[in-house]
Amino acid sequence: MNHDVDDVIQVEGLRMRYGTNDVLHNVAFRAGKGEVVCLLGPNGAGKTTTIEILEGFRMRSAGRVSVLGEDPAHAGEDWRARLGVVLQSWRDHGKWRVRELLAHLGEFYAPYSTASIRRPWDTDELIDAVGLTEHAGKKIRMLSGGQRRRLDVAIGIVGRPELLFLDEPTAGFDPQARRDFHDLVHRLADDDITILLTTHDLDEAEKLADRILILTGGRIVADGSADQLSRQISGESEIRWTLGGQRFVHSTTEATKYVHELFKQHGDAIDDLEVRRASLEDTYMTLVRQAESGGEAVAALDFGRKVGTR
Ligand SMILES: Nc1ncnc2c1ncn2[C@@H]1O[C@H](COP(=O)(O)OP(=O)(O)OP(=O)(O)O)[C@@H](O)[C@H]1O
Repeated sequence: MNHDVDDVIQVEGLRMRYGTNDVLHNVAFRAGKGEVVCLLGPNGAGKTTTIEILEGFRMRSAGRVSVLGEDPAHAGEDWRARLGVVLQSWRDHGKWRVRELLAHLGEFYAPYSTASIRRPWDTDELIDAVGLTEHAGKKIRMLSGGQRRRLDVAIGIVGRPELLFLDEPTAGFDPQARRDFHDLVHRLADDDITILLTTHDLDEAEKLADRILILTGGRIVADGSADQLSRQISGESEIRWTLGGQRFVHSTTEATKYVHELFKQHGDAIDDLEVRRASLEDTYMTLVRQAESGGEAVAALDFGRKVGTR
């Protein structure tokens, strides 16, 4: 295993078998300090299994796993206190009030405070960070679905984790709550918290992730930034523009150079310029289909080449 001191997660040769069913085949990846890594993949790909192994909730069949420097299969409570987990909604304790519950849960982390990380998070600061200040005195059963999800996030980070697992964190959020949550994730990452999240929302993955892992059929088929993945699939960008009322389209691997030439030739006569690289959705669909069919790399996505008149 490559022992980078800043690696918070190191996984190598990870295999998982349920009975006779192999669901993870030789999975390998890493995550560095303060990195936001997004695990994408179709239903049944093995995301939950992978995350549960990293959290120490599931025993792996084979492979090497190190999380915060320890093997999750044998790590103790002091290790667990350094992790944050946001899974499903917090359904118990409906009669508890938001501030009360967070203060109570926070107490469990106090013994794990260190010189550099003061645990738990100050309750009111935490409530403010997740945008629940107005609801701090409310009973949990009185919260809306989105507010409850914010509470889930607060519960996950109350112990000031060094590594945070988020399972579909924004399911049920309205657009504003989603944006606020994305800001919060960026702030946590700025504080050097490593975040591993699963989502089926590719737009969210593109906005949040420093690195994207695509898992399908128990294998990692892609590992890189959204940009790197799109380049892996198609080196070409599509450029569209309007000139003299006519719409044009051109695909090229050198978009900047092409646009520069275009302006050099036509100057201000160029209108409605758009440059589009393959979206993460294009990339994701291509990689997953490719892996499922066991096929070779698809050279380029079909961008279409219709040229119309305005
Ligand atoms: N406890 C179990 N016993 C047997 N098979 C299991 C068990 N848990 C999961 N599996 C199987 O392992 C495979 C991977 O499941 P997993 O839940 O890890 O997928 P996932 O990527 O999280 O899917 P989703 O997006 O639907 O949540 C599936 O084929 C599933 O049926």
